[in-house]
This record gives sequence, C-alpha cells and structure tokens, in this order.
Amino acid sequence: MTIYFYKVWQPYGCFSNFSPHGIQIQGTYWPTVEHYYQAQKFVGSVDAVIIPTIRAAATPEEAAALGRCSTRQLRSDWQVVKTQVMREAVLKKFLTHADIRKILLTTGNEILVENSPTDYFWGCGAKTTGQNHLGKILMSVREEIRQSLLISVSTADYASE
Ligand SMILES: Nc1c(N[C@@H]2O[C@H](COP(=O)(O)O)[C@@H](O)[C@H]2O)[nH]c(=O)[nH]c1=O
Repeated sequence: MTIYFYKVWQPYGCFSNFSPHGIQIQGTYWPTVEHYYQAQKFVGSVDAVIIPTIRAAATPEEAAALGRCSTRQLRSDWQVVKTQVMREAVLKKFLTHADIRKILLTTGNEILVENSPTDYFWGCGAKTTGQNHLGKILMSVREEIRQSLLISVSTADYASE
C-alpha cells in the first residue's frame, strides 16, 4: 500500500524535510534538511550572503521562505545539482537518527509519496501526477541503508567464524 506523507504532524511526518532532525554536513550543523536544501540554492551565487541567515532561521518554513524569494539569484547549476543535494541531506538525516531510520526501514518496499498539493517535482501534486522526487530519494536511501546493514551483518558473521 502506498504511503503518503507531507506535514510533520501527519502520519510519517518524519519523512518531511521540515521534520526537526538536524544534520551535520562538512562540519556545519543544519536544524533540518529544509534549512540545508534552501541554503544550497545560493552557494557560489552573488546572493551567497543569505546562507547564514537561512541556517539561523527559526523554523523550516522561514528557511523555505528565504530560499524561495524570487528576487535572489540562484546558483547557475541549481537545476542540475538540486536532486543530488537533496539526496545527500536526506541520507545524512536517516544515518544520523536511529529512531526515524527504523520507521523508514519498517516501510519495507512500499511506495513513498510526498503528498504535496502544490509541488509536482518533489511531490505528487494535487493531481497526483507529479514526479515525486522526494519519495524516490527516500526509497533509494531506504535501499542503501538496508544494503549497508546486510553487508555489516554478513561481515560480522564472517568475522565470528
Ligand atoms: N513538506 C513541505 C514542503 N515540501 C518541501 O518543499 C521543498 C521544495 O522547496 P522549493 O524547491 O523551494 O519549492 C522540498 O523540501 C519539499 O519536500 N513544502 C512546504 O511548503 N511545506 C511543507 O510542509
């Protein structure tokens, strides 16, 4: 059965990038994946000065509003790199926090869909025809973590023989 998620306070809210699970990337701490993702839009752009303000935003909603401001200039390669930026942050989130990693793994092979009514790239959009890239990243992170756990279990078996 497909698992839909969107808001933090709804079922499977920990899959939202707005969930309060901090990550450390290259020595810098970010309060949520959303803070990190929105700030990466400006790395190397003339508006990079906004990055510390996004990192310090009190909420992910505030970080998103800063990052979505249409008068600021995005980095020129943003459309090319944004999916990889998101995957790196989501993977780090689930490697860092054991409680939500367990929730992700217990979804087995179910399809995960960000049920955003507006976003046809990261989510499925109101018509459910969106590309669901966040759901796809979560499923791929789930598989990567599962495989790495299998490898560590089999290595431990081997070592104990
Ligand atoms: N969960 C969630 C949202 N969805 C998130 O918004 C981000 C896309 O931002 P952008 O690329 O700037 O349009 C991405 O992290 C997506 O998962 N948006 C919201 O306004 N509220 C929310 O609770």
